[in-house]
Amino acid sequence: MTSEAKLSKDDMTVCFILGGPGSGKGTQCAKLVQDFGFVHMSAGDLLREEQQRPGSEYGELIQNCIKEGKIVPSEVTITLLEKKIIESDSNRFLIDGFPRQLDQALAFEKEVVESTLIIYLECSEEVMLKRLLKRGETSGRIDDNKETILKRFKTFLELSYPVVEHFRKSGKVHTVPCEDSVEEVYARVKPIFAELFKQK
Ligand SMILES: Nc1ncnc2c1ncn2[C@@H]1O[C@H](COP(=O)(O)OP(=O)(O)OP(=O)(O)O)[C@@H](O)[C@H]1O
Ligand SMILES: O=c1ccn([C@@H]2O[C@H](COP(=O)(O)O)[C@@H](O)[C@H]2O)c(=O)[nH]1
Ligand SMILES: [Mg+2]
Repeated sequence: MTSEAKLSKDDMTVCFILGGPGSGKGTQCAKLVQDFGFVHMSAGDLLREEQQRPGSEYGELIQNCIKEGKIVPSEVTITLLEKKIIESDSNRFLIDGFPRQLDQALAFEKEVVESTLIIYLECSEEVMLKRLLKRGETSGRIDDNKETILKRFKTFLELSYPVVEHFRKSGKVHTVPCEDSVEEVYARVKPIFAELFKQK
């Protein structure tokens, strides 16, 4: 899976929205899209789409990784993200739930584009578990069950949180406590964007 088109990195803005499973990444991104006109890409959603695409050579691999709370090999996810960016007319992207692992962060920033801003949604496992179990009542996601959720927490702590730590050195990370209501969390997130980007 390789992408032949070339990306122009001029004027391109990429923000990473990071946080544990169920911290509210997708929810906050939806609000940012409304206010700031970014294109939102959830790496997890792109992988689920690819998994369901008839004829995908990665379908089974992706399904197994998601079910086990493991990380899909970087080249698969980066190719999907890059393709979406190339296909889009926009030059402002919110990438949610990626990079998940240090090698992904380094590869994406080298091969695709450097991030401008990183939001880290900070949440306890207790709150995330509650939210995900509730979401699992209707989401149909194969990973919204207690057994997989606990595996996802372990992967997050061991592999994904170090990405946040890595980016902290760059000064681009804004840590946002996110155990309050959606609106209260957004009241913390919005000013960070408002300072850097014009509203729609
Ligand atoms: N601040 C909040 N307070 C209460 N519930 C919330 C809050 N933010 C999100 N939720 C709910 O918690 C669940 C998880 O939120 P969301 O899907 O946005 O998280 P996520 O970080 O994208 O999760 P995942 O990593 O599993 O994709 C959803 O059902 C959402 O409605
Ligand atoms: O960059 C990524 C993003 C996601 N995954 C896999 O997908 C699931 C679900 O991701 P969500 O962000 O919670 O929707 C995740 O547990 C991983 O298995 C990935 O491998 N790489
Ligand atoms: Mg999500």
